[in-house]
Amino acid sequence: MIGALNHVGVATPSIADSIKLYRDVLGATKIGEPFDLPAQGVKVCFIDTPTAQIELIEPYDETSPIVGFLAKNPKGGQHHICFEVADIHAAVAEMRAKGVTILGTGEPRIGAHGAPVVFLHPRDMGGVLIELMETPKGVH
Ligand SMILES: CC[C@H](C(=O)O)C(=O)SCCNC(=O)CCNC(=O)[C@H](O)C(C)(C)COP(=O)(O)OP(=O)(O)OC[C@H]1O[C@@H](n2cnc3c(N)ncnc32)[C@H](O)[C@@H]1OP(=O)(O)O
Ligand SMILES: [Co+2]
Repeated sequence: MIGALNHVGVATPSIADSIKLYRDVLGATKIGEPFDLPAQGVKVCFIDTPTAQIELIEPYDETSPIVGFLAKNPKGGQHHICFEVADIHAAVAEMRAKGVTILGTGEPRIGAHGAPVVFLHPRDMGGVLIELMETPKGVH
């Protein structure tokens, strides 16, 4: 079911500071413009690598779903990993049939790439927050 690793989500208290780290220390060259995603409670900035992206995420406001994570990890940290799937609804049905908890309402929502996503509960995923994202049409 899972396809390409699309991105690694990295929570940070400051996208601006994280951009300096990835650009000036790690030499990243393809750094997107940060943008707000209030519907998902985050500010986002994608950093491209040859095979996948780093998704820097900062709380949009105090109701952000990553506020709890940053309270436990004030300097930020690796937050989730996102795999692509061909059909998000089929993936949700398969996960539910296997007893995996889909977070939130359980229904796909539009994510930072403009494609539908769901999140699988870490307790069912070996302690890793997994995001599934439907491969945008016309890609690969
Ligand atoms: C969608 C836009 C964008 C995109 O790519 O398109 C993004 O990826 S935005 C990413 C931010 N959005 C989300 O993460 C949505 C899904 N996340 C959630 O619903 C919450 O963050 C949740 C439920 C995973 C955790 O919420 P919270 O931290 O408030 O609750 P707890 O502290 O009670 O945590 C419960 C339990 O889960 C463990 N946990 C929390 N976060 C993580 C994590 N990132 N990785 C692994 N485990 C995590 C936490 O330690 C608790 O474990 P327990 O054993 O019960 O103590
Ligand atoms: Co993500």
